Amino acid sequence: MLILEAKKLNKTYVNSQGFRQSVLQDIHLQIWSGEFVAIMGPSGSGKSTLLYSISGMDKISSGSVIFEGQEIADRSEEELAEVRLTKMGFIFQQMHLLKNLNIRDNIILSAYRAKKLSRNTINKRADKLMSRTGILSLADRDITQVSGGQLQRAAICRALINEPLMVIGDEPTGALNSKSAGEIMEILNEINQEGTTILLATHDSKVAANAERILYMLDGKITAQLHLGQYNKVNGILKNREEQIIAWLYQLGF
Ligand SMILES: Nc1ncnc2c1ncn2[C@@H]1O[C@H](COP(=O)(O)OP(=O)(O)OP(=O)(O)O)[C@@H](O)[C@H]1O
Repeated sequence: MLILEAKKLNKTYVNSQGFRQSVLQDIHLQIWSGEFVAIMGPSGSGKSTLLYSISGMDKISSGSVIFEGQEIADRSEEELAEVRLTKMGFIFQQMHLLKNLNIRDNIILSAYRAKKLSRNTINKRADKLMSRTGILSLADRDITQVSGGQLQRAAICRALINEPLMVIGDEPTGALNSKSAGEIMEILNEINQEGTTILLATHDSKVAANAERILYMLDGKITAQLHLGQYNKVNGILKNREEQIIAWLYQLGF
């Protein structure tokens, strides 16, 4: 089943001098429920804009984005906010954690806003996520008292607290060293195996090696894709997949 489909998606920015810059051009994208897809491509090719556009955070200039069978543009702002809160989990470059809340409260806030679970269930879920990502002992710390990597783990917990259907990430391991990045990717792999769809933009072929399909963006278009098949921790060797990606990117001139 398709969870997300973009058809003829275009996004144009107009700068202060009135110049138009076409950032996404006739994008066709299909993401199947349960898939793990990575988007790669040069800086400025439109990866982040695509993620913002398909989640309805950025208005598209033309075309269509369908999430769970319904056109994003047909939803009201409130409906869209509800979809983003309960069905999508975001791990973005600007993590937008709130400065006046501690780590735990940042993580549980969106679960309270969703009003679907009891306080007890939310706290248990948050504890489990923090424990899984290794930040449980930091739960009561202010967000100014932890490292960038720990903050990123908190952002990941926050993205997962409402058990979204789909996790959308923009360089989700960007602030982490390679060991921590590997641990986060293991968690994302686990939730993917539990059925959560994952779509990530990344420059890191180690991160992309976890995905079953990789899309290449260039100048606002998806110009190539690589099918790696699902990564199976037992049989799969991440290093081989990473080498396959590096060779593919090299062929593409990246
Ligand atoms: N709000 C904006 N107004 C005008 N132009 C923008 C805006 N946001 C992004 N752009 C432009 O759109 C293009 C695509 O940017 P985008 O951030 O999507 O690229 P990216 O592939 O995610 O890059 P990176 O890998 O560096 O994060 C760039 O040329 C950028 O300058």
